[in-house]
Amino acid sequence: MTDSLAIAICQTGQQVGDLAANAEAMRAARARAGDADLIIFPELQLIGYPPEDLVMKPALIARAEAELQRLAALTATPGPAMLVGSVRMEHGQLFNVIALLDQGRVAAVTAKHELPNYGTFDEKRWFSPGPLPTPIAFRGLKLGVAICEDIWFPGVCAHLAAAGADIILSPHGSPYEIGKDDRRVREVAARRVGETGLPLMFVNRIGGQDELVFDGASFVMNGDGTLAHQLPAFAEALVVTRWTRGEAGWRCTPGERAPLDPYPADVYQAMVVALRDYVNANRFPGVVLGLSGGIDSALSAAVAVDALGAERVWCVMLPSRFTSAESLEDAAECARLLGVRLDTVGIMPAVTAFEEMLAPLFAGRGPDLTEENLQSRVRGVTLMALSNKHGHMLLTTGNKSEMSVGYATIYGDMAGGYSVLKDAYKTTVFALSRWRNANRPALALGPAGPVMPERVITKPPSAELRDNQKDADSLPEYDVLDQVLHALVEEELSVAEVAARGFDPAMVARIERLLHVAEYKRRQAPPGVKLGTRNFGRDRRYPITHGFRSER
Ligand SMILES: Nc1ncnc2c1ncn2[C@@H]1O[C@H](COP(=O)(O)OP(=O)(O)OC[C@H]2O[C@@H]([n+]3cccc(C(=O)O)c3)[C@H](O)[C@@H]2O)[C@@H](O)[C@H]1O
Ligand SMILES: Nc1ncnc2c1ncn2[C@@H]1O[C@H](COP(=O)(O)OP(=O)(O)OP(=O)(O)O)[C@@H](O)[C@H]1O
Ligand SMILES: NC(=O)CC[C@H](N)C(=O)O
Repeated sequence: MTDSLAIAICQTGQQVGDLAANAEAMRAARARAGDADLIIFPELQLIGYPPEDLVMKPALIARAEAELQRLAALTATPGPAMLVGSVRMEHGQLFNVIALLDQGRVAAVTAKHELPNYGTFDEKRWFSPGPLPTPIAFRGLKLGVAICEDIWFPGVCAHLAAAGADIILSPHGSPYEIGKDDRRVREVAARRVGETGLPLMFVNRIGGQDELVFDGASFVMNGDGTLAHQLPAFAEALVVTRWTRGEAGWRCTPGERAPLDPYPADVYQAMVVALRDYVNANRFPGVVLGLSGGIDSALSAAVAVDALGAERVWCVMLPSRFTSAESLEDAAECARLLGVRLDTVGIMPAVTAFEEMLAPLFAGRGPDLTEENLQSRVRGVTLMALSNKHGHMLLTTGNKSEMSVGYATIYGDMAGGYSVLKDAYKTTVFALSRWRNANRPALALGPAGPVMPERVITKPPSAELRDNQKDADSLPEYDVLDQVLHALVEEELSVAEVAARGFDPAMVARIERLLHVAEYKRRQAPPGVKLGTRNFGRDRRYPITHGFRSER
C-alpha cells in the first residue's frame, strides 16, 4: 500500500471549443509535472468552461471522446496519470465528467451530480445529473472526485466519505465574483472538510470567457481545516503537492501560500484579464475608444493599456462645441500618462450636417435630447469607422450606474464590442481609479505611477452634451444612486424596502422606473465582465416588456 503520493495541480486557462489546443496544453503540463503520480486539471478542461450550447453539437461530443482517448494513450508513457474534465454521452444523456487516464486507458469516469442552474449557470440545460459518485481507486488510495458544484452542498462529499474516500479532489470552473475567494475557503471547503474530516483540493481555471473571468486561486485544505497550499489569483500555476498517509489519514505537506489581493485590486485585475483574453482570443490587433477627459473613458483606457500594452490602445478625442478646455487638457494628460496614441477628430462638421439635413423635418420643434443624442451618435459612427478601417475593436465606456438607469445613448456611446465597466457601479469606478493611480498590479503592461490626472477623479461627472450639463442635474449623487441601485438590482428589494433605509420614496420609485424602462437598452448592450452577484446579462434576466412596479 502506498504511503506517499505527489499530485500536481494545473491551474490554467482554457480555450472554449478548441479541444486540440486544450489537449496540447495538458500534454505540455504533464511533461512539466516532474515526479507527480497524478496531475489534476480544472472542470471541463478539454472543451472549456462554460461550453454553453456548443455541447449540443454531436460533432463536439465526438471530438471530445477522440481527444480523450488520445490523451489516455499518452499515459502509457512515463509521467503522471491525468484527471481530465470532459463531456460524455451515455444512452442519449450528456454528462459533465472527470476521467482518470492511467496506464494508457480511460481507467475510470465519474459524473457531476449537482448541476448549477442559477445566476450565470445553465447546466441543467446541457447535462443530466450523474448518480452520487463512488471513489476511484488509484495507487492504493480512494480518490473522491467531486466536480465543482458537488462540493457546494454536503451530499456528494458525505457520500464519498461514507464510501471510504481518502481525499476530496474538486476540479472547478468557478467564476470570479467580489469576495468569492474567501467564500470558497470559509463557506464551502471548510464546511465540507469539517463534515467529512477529509482533505480537499480545489482546482480552478483562470482567464476570461466572454462575460466571465476565472481567478484560479486554487488551494488545498488539510483534514484539520488548515490551508496547505494557496495558489495565486489570475495567474497560471503548476504546483506539485506532496501527500503522506499518517494515523489520521492522508495529509498534504504545507507549501506556498500565495497572498490574494483584496478589493479593489482584485476587481481591477479581473477587468484586465477579462479584456485581455476577450481581445486576444477574438484576434483583434487592439482597441479604440473615445477619450473624453471624463473618468469612465480614462479608467477604461487604463484597463486597456494594462491588458494589452499602450501600443495596442488607440484613444480619440472627439470634441464638440460643448467640450470644455478642461476636458481637452484632461484627455491629453491621460493619454500622455498612459503613453497611448491620441488623435483628435472634431465632430461639429458632421453634427451640423445632420442638423441641416434634418432641419425641414424638425421644423417647429426646439432643441431637446435629440440633438444631445446626435452628438453621441456621431461619435459612435466615427469610432466605428476607425474600428472598421483599422481593425481595432471599439470599447464602450458606460458603467453599471448609467446602464441601470438608461443614461447612455443607444447606437451612440453604447456602440462598441465590449464594455470594460459594465458591472462596475460609478462609486467602484472612483475607487478603482484612485487605486490604480497609486498602484500598478503585477500583471499590468501599463506604466507605474498615476494613469489619470487627479482632476479627472474629483471634477463633477458631465456628459457635455449641452452647456454646463452635470450628471447630478438629472440623477441623484452617485453615492446615493449606487446604494439604491444595489438594493434594487443586487438585493431585489421593493421601493418600500429601499425607502425604509432612509431614501426618498419618490426618488427610489423613479429609479426603479428608469431601471425597468432601460431594459431594452441593456439587451442591446455589448458584453462586459461580471464582477458582482447580479450582472446585467446572465445573472439578471428581466423581461423587456412588463407592467410590474413594486410600489403599486
Ligand atoms: N422598450 C423599447 N424597445 C425598443 N426601443 C425603445 C424602447 N423604449 C424606447 N425605445 C427607443 O429608444 C430610443 C431612445 O433612446 P436613446 O436614443 O438612447 O435616448 P434617450 O434614452 O431618450 O436619451 C439618452 C439618455 O442618456 C443620457 N446620456 C447620453 C449620452 C451619454 C450620457 C453619459 O453621461 O454617459 C448620458 C442622456 O442625457 C439621456 O438622458 C428611441 O428611439 C425609442 O423609440
Ligand atoms: N469629447 C469626447 N471625445 C471623445 N469621446 C467622447 C467625448 N465625449 C464622450 N465621449 C465618449 O462617450 C462616452 C460617454 O461620454 P459622456 O461624457 O457622455 O459620459 P460619461 O459617462 O461621463 O463618460 P466619461 O466619464 O468618460 O466622460 C465617453 O466615455 C467617451 O468614450
Ligand atoms: N461550475 C460550477 O459548478 C460552478 C458553481 C459554483 N457554485 C461556483 O461558482 O464556483
